[in-house]
Amino acid sequence: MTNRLTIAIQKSGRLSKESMALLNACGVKFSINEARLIAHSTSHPIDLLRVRDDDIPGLVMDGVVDLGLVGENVLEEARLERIASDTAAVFQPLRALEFGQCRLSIAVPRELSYQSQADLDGMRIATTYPQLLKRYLKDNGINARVVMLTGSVEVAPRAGLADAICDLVSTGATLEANGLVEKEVIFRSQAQLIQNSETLSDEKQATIDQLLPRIDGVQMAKESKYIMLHAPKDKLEEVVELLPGAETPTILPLSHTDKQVAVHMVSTEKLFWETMEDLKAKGCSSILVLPIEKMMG
Ligand SMILES: Nc1ncnc2c1ncn2[C@@H]1O[C@H](COP(=O)(O)OP(=O)(O)OP(=O)(O)O)[C@@H](O)[C@H]1O
Ligand SMILES: O=P(O)(O)OC[C@H]1O[C@H](OP(=O)(O)OP(=O)(O)O)[C@H](O)[C@@H]1O
Ligand SMILES: [Mg+2]
Repeated sequence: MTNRLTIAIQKSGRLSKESMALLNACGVKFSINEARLIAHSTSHPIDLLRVRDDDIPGLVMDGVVDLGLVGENVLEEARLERIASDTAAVFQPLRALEFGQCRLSIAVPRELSYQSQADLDGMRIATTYPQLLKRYLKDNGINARVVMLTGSVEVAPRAGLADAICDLVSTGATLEANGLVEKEVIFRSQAQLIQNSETLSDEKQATIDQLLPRIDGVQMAKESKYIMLHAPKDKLEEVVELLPGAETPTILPLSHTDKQVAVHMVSTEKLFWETMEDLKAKGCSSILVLPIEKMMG
């Protein structure tokens, strides 16, 4: 058995670019041949398996790969599907990742009058996520028919295949373009890193132990900014208070004046233009907000 860690990621789709970008940012390098299913890392004992996202939960749960990077919607659907068919459905969630954010929602044609959930009673609802939809219907005591479609769910009402749909929504542009209106959000999702539930070899575990803090570092850095500014000495406390999620600032003297000091700090939250304007109003100048590439505690 090889001691190279295997990770399944989506070959081509909404999660592919960011999955690769995350691994790259962690220093894991690959040379991808688009035609190949497997890609070997040139920097780490890691092999990538590039597959359809629907296959990722099963590959991890069955131990075909060690880790998988997949949307929680696909993961939960697969877990419920396996439970329904008495198949083992265990895995270890490792990290929620900050991409692939979307929601699974029920939408109805614009012209349909819809007051409440109860209006779904008796409807045919088209979806690619029958398990998640059935769970929602059961939990809410709704008696509707689930129509399973593997793609183009948004055209089902127009095609006369269903009265409503249950599909992924992000900006809402797809619904809008198809004359549909979002009515009920039934599941919120983002990408997740998951691991097979069996204990791994020491070598593979060591690779994961190196990878996880790097993922945390990349995710933390994404949110964080390095802020530099000149602040009036007598307003220092108020200035620091304005900065969101700021850790202890570094205060440095300025050579040309003793009325102002330089303030350097890492802010772990987004800094809005409004805050910059408030800082300026307090007498701050030379305000710089810089992105941070990597972080380690
Ligand atoms: N509009 C969106 N915005 C953000 N994330 C999304 C969006 N649509 C889907 N996702 C997330 O990305 C995952 C993959 O979406 P994609 O549309 O690429 O899937 P697919 O067509 O099923 O791909 P595959 O060919 O791999 O089966 C979804 O399961 C979901 O977690
Ligand atoms: O609310 P929106 O921002 O419009 O996003 C929602 C759409 O995005 C996804 O499809 P995708 O574009 O990935 O294409 P596919 O499902 O047809 O592959 C999803 O299946 C929806 O159709
Ligand atoms: Mg898919």
